Amino acid sequence: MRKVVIAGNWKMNKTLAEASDFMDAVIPKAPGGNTEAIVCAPFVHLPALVEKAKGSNVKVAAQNMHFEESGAYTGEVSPVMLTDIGVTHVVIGHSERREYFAETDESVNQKTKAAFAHGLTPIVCVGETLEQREANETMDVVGNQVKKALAGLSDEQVTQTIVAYEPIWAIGTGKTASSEDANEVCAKTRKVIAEITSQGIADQVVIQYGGSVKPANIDELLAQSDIDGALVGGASLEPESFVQLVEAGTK
Ligand SMILES: O=C[C@H](O)COP(=O)(O)O
Repeated sequence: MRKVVIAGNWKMNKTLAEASDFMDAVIPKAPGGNTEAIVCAPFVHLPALVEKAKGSNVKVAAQNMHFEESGAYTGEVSPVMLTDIGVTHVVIGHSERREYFAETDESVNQKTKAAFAHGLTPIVCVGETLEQREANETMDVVGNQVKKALAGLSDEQVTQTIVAYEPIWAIGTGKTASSEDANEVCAKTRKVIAEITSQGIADQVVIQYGGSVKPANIDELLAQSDIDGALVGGASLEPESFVQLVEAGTK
């Protein structure tokens, strides 16, 4: 049975005090078991959050990383630095990185491989624009992103990869994809993974949905056959809301 992974992506939000207060409120209520709670925070907060999360059911993720171990890459953070401070997961290829910071399918693949090389679990983001959806290109786009992101990984690494389907037109807009539409893309994404590995491997992959997920709609999304969790932005910023999202994964 696949675990349920609820990840809160804070994006560029919170002071250190707010981040610490968030963890103090969430950690006592994180259920554990088959539901995994992940906080994806800005780099500056990661050491403090990792310290707070020690011994708890909450994992800490970075929101990006470089694929090189070190070098002349001003402003970047390497996988070595993340594992050195105890980070366990890393979001790769978020649509905002693709849009604003020239992230490509090729760099997503390099970063995904580098994550595994350093013992980090990647949360690989894929998703289409509204124009691509309206042109019926969703699965061409998402399928291509998935294939390129996972290229060169071992079967074991594929099973460990978390894929986050985030239709770009649903991010931060309040327009959540219908659970049926979201599940259709997640199911077809699993089919693509089966084509490049095997059905047995694909059936183990955690596929999240992201895009205006909130406590009011997460139950319906998690009830779908091929949605194994959520990557949540706005609704993950408040502790009470994030706890409700994680608790939905235990139902
Ligand atoms: O990483 C999270 C996604 O971008 C979704 O953000 P949102 O929940 O604010 O729509």
